[in-house]
Amino acid sequence: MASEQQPSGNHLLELVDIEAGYGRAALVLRGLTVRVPPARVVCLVGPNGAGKSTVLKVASGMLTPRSGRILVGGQEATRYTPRRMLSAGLSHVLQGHSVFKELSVAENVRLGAYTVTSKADIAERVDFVKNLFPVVAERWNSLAGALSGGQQKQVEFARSLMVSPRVVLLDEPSMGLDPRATETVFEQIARMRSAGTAVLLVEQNARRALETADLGCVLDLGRVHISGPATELLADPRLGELYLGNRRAAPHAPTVTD
Ligand SMILES: Nc1ncnc2c1ncn2[C@@H]1O[C@H](COP(=O)(O)OP(=O)(O)OP(=O)(O)O)[C@@H](O)[C@H]1O
Repeated sequence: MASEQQPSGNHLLELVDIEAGYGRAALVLRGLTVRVPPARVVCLVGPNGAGKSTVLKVASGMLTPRSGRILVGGQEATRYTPRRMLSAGLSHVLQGHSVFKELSVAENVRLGAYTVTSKADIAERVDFVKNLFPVVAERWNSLAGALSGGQQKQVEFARSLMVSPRVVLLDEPSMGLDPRATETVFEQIARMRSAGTAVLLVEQNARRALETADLGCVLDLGRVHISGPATELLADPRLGELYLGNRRAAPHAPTVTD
């Protein structure tokens, strides 16, 4: 059986034994291994500063690891630039809002296709994302700045899918959204998976993210502390109190019969 630190070959994205940090500062990721299978949602949860966003930066080529390996579709991609990672099939939706508010929804979405040269391919992808995100189709000619935060997030998702990525990296997609918009965002993530796209998701909203995800990894101090099927993590008492807001019953909690 392949060890944890060996490339497995059955995954779209593999980050194996990664060490990474910023400049001369101390390491942020300290031997982290994360794997994303085809058409699955993998969710990274953990405390502030654990290194979740840094994992996505390494995966998209924004930050070169000091050691370890990155494989995309089983191919070596460790020192790829962001442009080459995009061409290899990894699309990164950054934290916060990144739509160009003074451009139309159509212009924002088409910007995602800047590496695609075939007009026929672009037209086919436009149909695909309009079908996947009804709001994008309905507001196609509106100024992006006139859309709500949740609607703008869907424009970002649509833009990220214009290159037909194999894996979409989503950094805190529900940040700053109200509960209803948050719910829509998680529904759209599930729809991306149904359409065949794998997702590596970083979320503060750990419970809702794990409810959507197939697999989860709990990061702590730059390593994967606990990992497994998302349903198992949701039931894991080690996560309950820390990340999921579960309360442990008081030892002598009064009952109705008391
Ligand atoms: N551009 C940067 N330059 C220097 N240090 C950074 C940079 N970005 C992040 N860090 C540091 O790396 C560590 C991990 O940050 P990261 O954003 O990956 O954590 P996170 O788990 O995503 O946290 P949060 O949940 O708060 O977003 C933190 O100590 C942070 O200060």
